[in-house]
Amino acid sequence: MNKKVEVLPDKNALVERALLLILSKVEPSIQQRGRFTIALSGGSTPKPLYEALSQKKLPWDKIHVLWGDERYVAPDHPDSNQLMARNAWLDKVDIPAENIHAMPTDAAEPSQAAQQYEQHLQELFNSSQGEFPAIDVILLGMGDDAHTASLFPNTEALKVTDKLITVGNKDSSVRLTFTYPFINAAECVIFLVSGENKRPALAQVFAPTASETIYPSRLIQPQKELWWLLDEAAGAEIKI
Ligand SMILES: O=C1O[C@H](COP(=O)(O)O)[C@@H](O)[C@H](O)[C@H]1O
Repeated sequence: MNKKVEVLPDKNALVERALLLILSKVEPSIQQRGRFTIALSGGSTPKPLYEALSQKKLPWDKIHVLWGDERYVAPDHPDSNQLMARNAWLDKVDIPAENIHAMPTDAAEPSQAAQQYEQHLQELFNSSQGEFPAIDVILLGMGDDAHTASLFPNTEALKVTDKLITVGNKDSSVRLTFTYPFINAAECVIFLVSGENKRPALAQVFAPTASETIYPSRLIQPQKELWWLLDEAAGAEIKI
């Protein structure tokens, strides 16, 4: 694994760095595989990044957008990760509707929706059950409890290693999430972490040893490229 950690002066610099990094992956991916696939994170941190992407002239017909996790709510619910990305970015560019691969949230049971999205991804990547296709870029955030995507501490989702998608739980609210082996199969994983409240969790995630069950972001060990982009508020105590 090629792991790089950068501490940027502030959130604007963090967003600018993430933008450059993503843009640097678009053309090579299209040249090698005919398209660029990117999985989005939710939460508050990536919104300005999505706004910045909405201003770029990109080959939108060759860009496919997925989500690494989603709250199990309707697509127009204020908590929807899809809604945030559509408002900030996707509704402002000329991306074909069929290139937007939102997680379904309308099945009677969330586990059915997880299975539907898994099948959809198998078709998209022409992969079979048990294979972990490589998304070009997976964006991740990290909560102050060290969760990433919707892989929360001490939850069953952390034990799922034979699927791409599973159900994640945050207290009583239900979500869908990529599993950690699927994330680890990506060509490139980029964490964006901002804010002083993330320092204690980051210290545990970067510690030589700590529990992966309590600090799920430790499970993210991609085979290829891993970037931790931190702003100074989050990363001030991290030794690079
Ligand atoms: O709940 C979520 O939170 C994490 C971190 O969000 P942030 O607001 O601290 O940036 C995010 O990565 C995840 O996608 C989201 O569902």
